This record gives sequence, C-alpha cells and structure tokens, in this order.
Amino acid sequence: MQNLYLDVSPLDQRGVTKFALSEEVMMEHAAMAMAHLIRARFNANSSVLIVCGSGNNGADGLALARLLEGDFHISLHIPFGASSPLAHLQRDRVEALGLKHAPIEGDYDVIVDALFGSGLNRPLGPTAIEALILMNGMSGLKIACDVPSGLYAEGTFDTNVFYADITVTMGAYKRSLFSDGAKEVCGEIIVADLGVHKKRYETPSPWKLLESQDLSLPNRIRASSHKGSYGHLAVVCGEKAGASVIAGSAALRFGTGLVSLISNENVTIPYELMQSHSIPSTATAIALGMGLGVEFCDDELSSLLDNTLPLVLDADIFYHPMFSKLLKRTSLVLTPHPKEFTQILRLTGIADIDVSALQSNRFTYVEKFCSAYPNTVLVLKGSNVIIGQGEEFYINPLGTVALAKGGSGDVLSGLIGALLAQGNTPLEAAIQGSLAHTLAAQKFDKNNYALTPFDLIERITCL
Ligand SMILES: NC(=O)C1=CN([C@@H]2O[C@H](COP(=O)(O)OP(=O)(O)OC[C@H]3O[C@@H](n4cnc5c(N)ncnc54)[C@H](O)[C@@H]3O)[C@@H](O)[C@H]2O)[C@@H](O)CC1
Ligand SMILES: [K+]
Repeated sequence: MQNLYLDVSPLDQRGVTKFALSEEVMMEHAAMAMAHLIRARFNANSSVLIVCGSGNNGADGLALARLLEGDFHISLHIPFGASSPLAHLQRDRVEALGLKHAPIEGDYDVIVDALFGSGLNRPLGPTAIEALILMNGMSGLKIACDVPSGLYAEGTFDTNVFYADITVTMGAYKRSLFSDGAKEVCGEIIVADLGVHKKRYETPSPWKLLESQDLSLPNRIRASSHKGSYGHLAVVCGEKAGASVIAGSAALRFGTGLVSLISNENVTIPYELMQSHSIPSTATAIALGMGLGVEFCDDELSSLLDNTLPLVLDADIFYHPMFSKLLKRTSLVLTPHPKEFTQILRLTGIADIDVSALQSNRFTYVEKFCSAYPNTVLVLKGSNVIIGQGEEFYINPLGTVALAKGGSGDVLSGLIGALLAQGNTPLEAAIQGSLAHTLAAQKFDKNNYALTPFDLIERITCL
C-alpha cells in the first residue's frame, strides 16, 4: 500500500526544513531518476527530445538534458523560455554546454514531456497544444516528467494532454495520476526519490494506493472446521435471476460455507447453491440489488431486511424507495458504478450532478459522501476503483478493460458478500473483494474482449 497526495508541495517544503535538502538538490535527483531510466533502456547516441516549460517542471527537463549530454543526441524545445529562478539556472547550465531552444523536427527515440507539472493552473494555449500534438504523434518512448502535461490536480485533462508510456513522478504518488481518465494517459508510473528515501520524504495520508501484495485471501487454517464455520451468504434473487446466480457462485468460490438464493418462486439455479423463500436463520450476511427489478413488494423486502446482518448493496436497490432507510445500517457496503453513484448523491441531497461532472471530481464526491455517511463503506467502480469509509480512502488501480462487461459487477458484489459472510469488517471485505476481483481479471490470459463472469470466478481459485 502506498500513500497518495493531492499536493506534494508540503512534502517538498518538509524536505527543505527537515532534511536540509535544497530545491536544487531535489531537482537534481528528479533529473537523475529520468536519466537512469533512459540510460537503462537506450544505447548511447539515441536521440532524445526534451520539451521544457518555463517553471520547475521545465527546469527538471533542462537538468536532464545536461545529465544526458555527451552520450545522447539532445534536442531541446523551450517554447515559453524560463520564468522560475531554477529554470533560469538550469538554462544557463545547458547553454554553457551549447544546448539551446530549437523547433521540434522529425522523430526521436525518446520524447520527454517537461512542459507542465504541478504548476499547471490554466487551460493549455495554442503553443502548448501544438507541441503536445507533435509529441503525441511521435513513435519513440514517451516519458512524462512528474505528471503528463495537461493533467490537472483533480485528475481531469483536456483533449491535448501528453499521452505517456512512462510517468516518472517526483517524490511521491500524486492522486491525480489515479483518476479514471488518467489511466489512459499516464502509462507505467514510477516514483523518483528526491534525495531521501520515499518513506522519509512522506507524511501520513488518508488516501492510499492498493497494490497486489495487499491481497489477503480467506485461506482456511482451522483443520477441524465445517461449512458452518465459513458463514452463510443470502443473495436476494430478483427478476433477473442470472445476476444473483453469478454473485452467489462468486461467493461460494471465495470461501463462503453456504450460499442461498432468496426468491419468491423456485428458480433454476446451479446445484451447489441453495434456495430459500426467506433469509435462513444461519445467514451471516446479505447481498441485495443485483438483478432485483420489481420482484419483491416493499413489505416483502422489509421482512427480508428485518435483521442486523451485514449488507452489500448493488444496482437496482439504489433506485428503490427503501434505500434511504438502508443507509442507516451500520454494516453496509455499497458498490455503485458512476451513474448509480450520481443517483445516491441526488437521493442523499449531497449533489445533483451528471456522470461527467462526477467523473471529473470522483475524489471530491467520494469524500463528501463518506463524510456524510461515515459508517457506510463505498466502492465506486471505475477503471481506478475508489473505496472509502469515513476519512480513509483507497484506490485500486489493478483492474483491466476485460472487466468492462455485464456481470463483472455481480461477481464483485459476490466476493464482497463472501467476505462479509465470513466475518470480515465491511471495509476489509470491500478492499479484499475488490483486489481479488481485479487480480482475477489480470489472470485471464486470453484476448481481453473475451472475459465472462464465470471466467473471472474460475480465476478466483488460483490467486
Ligand atoms: N518543489 C520542489 O522542490 C521540486 C519540484 N519539482 C518540479 O517542479 C514542478 C513544479 O514546478 P512549478 O511550481 O514551477 O510549476 P510548473 O513547472 O509545473 O509550471 C509552472 C509554470 O508554468 C506556467 N503555466 C501554468 N499553466 C500554464 C499554461 N496552461 N500555459 C502556459 N504556461 C502555464 C506558470 O505560469 C509557471 O510559469 C513539479 O511538477 C516537479 O516537476 C522537482 O524538481 C522536484 C523538486
Ligand atoms: K510534465
């Protein structure tokens, strides 16, 4: 698990005050990290284009040019000149080596974007756009210095953002690199230490980035246990029974001792799942909402929920009049996709926004919801899933496009339900369920358009 920051400038300042590092020392390390990367991947004499802005992001690029000069063919493009003191200093240094501003021409083995970093504070103008279009059109390896130019602090970007293959980010992970859209533009993300190890440079942060090694599986350790030792998940089976069959099958695969589908009428279900018309007395958690439709009247739903069992809620239940009442429960996980989350925000009076406004401000709206409902665990789906409760937030960046398919969400609810039923806290169930879901998708080694929910469930067996 790594820390994520909205703004690393307090960390930079702390580097100066606590470790007596100068900004120039930190900049030298930033440039060295990029130089190491390029030297490790390219032979001497390769061509490197470095496009530098007028601030310290550009100064990082100028320092990089100095470090590579002599071994590589360096082309510098400095369309805005130098404005910050360090940019002036770094420019004087490269000019002493005979390097100066030149137009962008031809193609290069490496393209380094050092136009704008954390100082981007207004929309890109025509000069920057023209440079970015040329850079994006090139075939060489594209490296973004700190953040891809055009990416704002909330993780939004304009059409002409730099599309990086690798982002070398300075000091610590920025949260903006993990918005949903940013997954398209950042490529591989590497953190560069700035003179002290990352763990010294960082301070605690409420936002965390999940990693594959954070996965903890519900492996069984008690030799004399029985099925009753591993919980009983009741999946409320609605109009579209397939959704609950998928969720129930995922839950059984993820270790739940028993799974019952709760339906009004008998429906055809796999042999290994049980069927009941009411919540079994041995149930330890409930999954509700997937494929629910209008199968149950309000009284029937009320009686199914007349207990204090942990709940995982998804899909149709977010549109049900009963949903507001369910928000009062203490053991609760919600797994909305963005459209469903806008409905939740509307219903709770937090915001009346459309999906694109939400996607531009995912972090903010998750924080608002979690502050208003601190007992509820929220799992906001997306290419970078956000999990939040109270003042703790986690981003799971491990999902793949293979998951963009009907039924993937039902698997996720089933996995979270499985862990709730086995006695995990709602937050732990949400984190581990989401990790298992995304890592199972990564195990799919066929074409990425082909994954089905049952392929995903199959891969839960070997995480
Ligand atoms: N503070 C530190 O100690 C360190 C900073 N570092 C680098 O410094 C960067 C931040 O530097 P700055 O704060 O100088 O900011 P930037 O270099 O990101 O950008 C600021 C400059 O760009 C201009 N600008 C902003 N938006 C523009 C637009 N749309 N069109 C044209 N010009 C625009 C501003 O007027 C200003 O001159 C980081 O991203 C990182 O790369 C690193 O060297 C590591 C150490
Ligand atoms: K940049």
